Amino acid sequence: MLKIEKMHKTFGRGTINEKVAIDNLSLHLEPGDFVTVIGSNGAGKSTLMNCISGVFPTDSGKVILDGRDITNLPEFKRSRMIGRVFQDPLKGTAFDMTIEENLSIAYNKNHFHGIQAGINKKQREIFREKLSLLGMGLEDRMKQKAKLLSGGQRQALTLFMAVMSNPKLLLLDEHTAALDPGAAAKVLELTDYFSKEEKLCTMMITHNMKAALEHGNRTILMKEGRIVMDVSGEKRKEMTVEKLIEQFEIDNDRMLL
Ligand SMILES: Nc1ncnc2c1ncn2[C@@H]1O[C@H](COP(=O)(O)OP(=O)(O)OP(=O)(O)O)[C@@H](O)[C@H]1O
Repeated sequence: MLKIEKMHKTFGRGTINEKVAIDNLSLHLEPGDFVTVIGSNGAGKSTLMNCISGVFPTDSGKVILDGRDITNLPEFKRSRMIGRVFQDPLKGTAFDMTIEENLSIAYNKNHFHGIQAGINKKQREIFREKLSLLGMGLEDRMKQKAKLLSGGQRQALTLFMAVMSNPKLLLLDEHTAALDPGAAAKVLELTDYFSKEEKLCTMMITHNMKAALEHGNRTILMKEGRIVMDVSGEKRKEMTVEKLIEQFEIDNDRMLL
């Protein structure tokens, strides 16, 4: 589903701040793969997602999504195929719009071309039914503004909106890091549910190494812009947080055990 071929990204080339953030990185993801991405601060995790989603151009290499070469496609066009959820719960929703208006934006993104006026009865029913899957009672609050939701509820809604637009790839950049433990667990549970139910190709950056090994079907560890570990199947089942620290000398104040 996603093929990254020999991606390279250097910031500040030719200056004293020159930094190789992605170093000749290749990665292939199958449809339905849910890959967790770990690594110390500055390892290149967010840059990788930024280069996949077109926030930054790459110096060289290719990004192929579902058979289409998107390397030179602008970010706004890639966003039709790539859903992204960030750490900050305030980023993903329009705070002064209602829950159903927010959902309508996500829904219309891939169901219609052009602007749709209002929300019709059928759409409202779809939103209601789908929102009930979150188990947060949001289906009874559809006319409330998003700003009234808690951080966890907003992040669940953001995740849901990202999935609703039917992306080929879902990028989660520490999307539970700013939530309290209960809300983080709930959003992770929903992440598992959506990736399985929708057979979504998913990449999730996390500083929680335990969560990285427990969620998804594959874990990659980045160091200095390269993938230094890529485990799945039996190898992954045998991997523990202790082994990770021992084998890969992970030093990171933010890394959670
Ligand atoms: N826009 C930018 N301009 C200059 N340098 C950048 C930019 N974005 C990232 N970098 C640098 O590229 C390197 C990789 O950064 P990146 O944010 O991808 O790391 P990360 O693994 O996501 O780290 P963290 O876990 O701290 O978020 C770092 O040295 C960072 O300072």
